[in-house]
Amino acid sequence: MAAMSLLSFETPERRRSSVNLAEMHRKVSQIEHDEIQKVTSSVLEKTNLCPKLGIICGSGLGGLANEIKDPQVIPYAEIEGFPKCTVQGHAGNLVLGYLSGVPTVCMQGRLHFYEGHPAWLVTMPIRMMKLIGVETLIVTNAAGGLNQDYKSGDVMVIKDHINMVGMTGHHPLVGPNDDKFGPRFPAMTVPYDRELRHLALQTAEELGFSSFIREGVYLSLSGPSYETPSESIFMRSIGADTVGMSTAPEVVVARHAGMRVLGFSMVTNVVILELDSDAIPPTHQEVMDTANARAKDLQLLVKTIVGKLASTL
Ligand SMILES: O=P(O)(O)O[C@H]1O[C@H](CO)[C@@H](O)[C@H]1O
Ligand SMILES: Nc1nc2[nH]cnc2c(=O)[nH]1
Repeated sequence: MAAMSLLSFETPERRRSSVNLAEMHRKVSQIEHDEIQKVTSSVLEKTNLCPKLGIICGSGLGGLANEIKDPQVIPYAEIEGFPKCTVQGHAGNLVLGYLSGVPTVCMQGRLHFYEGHPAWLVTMPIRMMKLIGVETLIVTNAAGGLNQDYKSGDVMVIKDHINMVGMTGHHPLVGPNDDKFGPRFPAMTVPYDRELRHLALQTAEELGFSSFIREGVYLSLSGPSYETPSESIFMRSIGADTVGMSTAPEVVVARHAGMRVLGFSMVTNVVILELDSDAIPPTHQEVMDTANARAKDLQLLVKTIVGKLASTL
């Protein structure tokens, strides 16, 4: 009886639609593959550098790219298939050169889901980096401090993340798995490399940055609205210290491809947990101003860490 009723659901129309779904998946996966190849070829046509390190600059943190020696600046608009940056504080350049002697490719500006790109396209540059030889990735972001002990201008070494945008189904690895990059079911047990985190904290201490260095958990939302107080209370209660609209999807794709990852959250504003608060609400201008004010310290920290890693990369 149960089998009968199941069979009765299998109408020719349904069979056709499941074939169409498979066909659609195949096409989407082919588009992804073609786009990544196109972008990678377009970058390789413009440079002879073989980068070992990749960097992604967060909102207002693009100054890190200016630390790169012998820079070759390629605007995203000149890379075939590369989407434009539409967010203020994200210049939209790929900068290739040497950071502390290490051949590096730096994204001076990132792509965000809220700009209208699907999750796989937001993270496409990570796969391009992998294809051109990058094995270690440093990600930075501007974020709200959910942890009320945090102050604006604090820099948090990311020890873990909550990929909430992924948990709601907008996961960059959804769709047919590309085995060339990594497995169907990648583990995310240690997304942020333990040794690199230790090195970051130790280097921060040596530089005299202990008063504003933290270590904690970053939570990714889709944005673009900032969170309500109740959403913020919820996110804090599940263990998040900072919240933003990027990073976790990039890190998932990097880890899927076997890259080592180090991440920093710049706390640009303290998140309001109180309902009907008279506190000044967050703005993107505040985010950029705070990021700019602390950017030099983060640049020095990253440069020093990379210098220490140089012989191993
Ligand atoms: O994560 P990054 O790109 O640093 O930027 C953060 O700042 C912007 C909001 O002010 C959002 O894009 C948020 O994600
Ligand atoms: N979601 C979110 N993203 C941010 N980016 C910088 N600050 C914030 C914030 O408070 N919330």
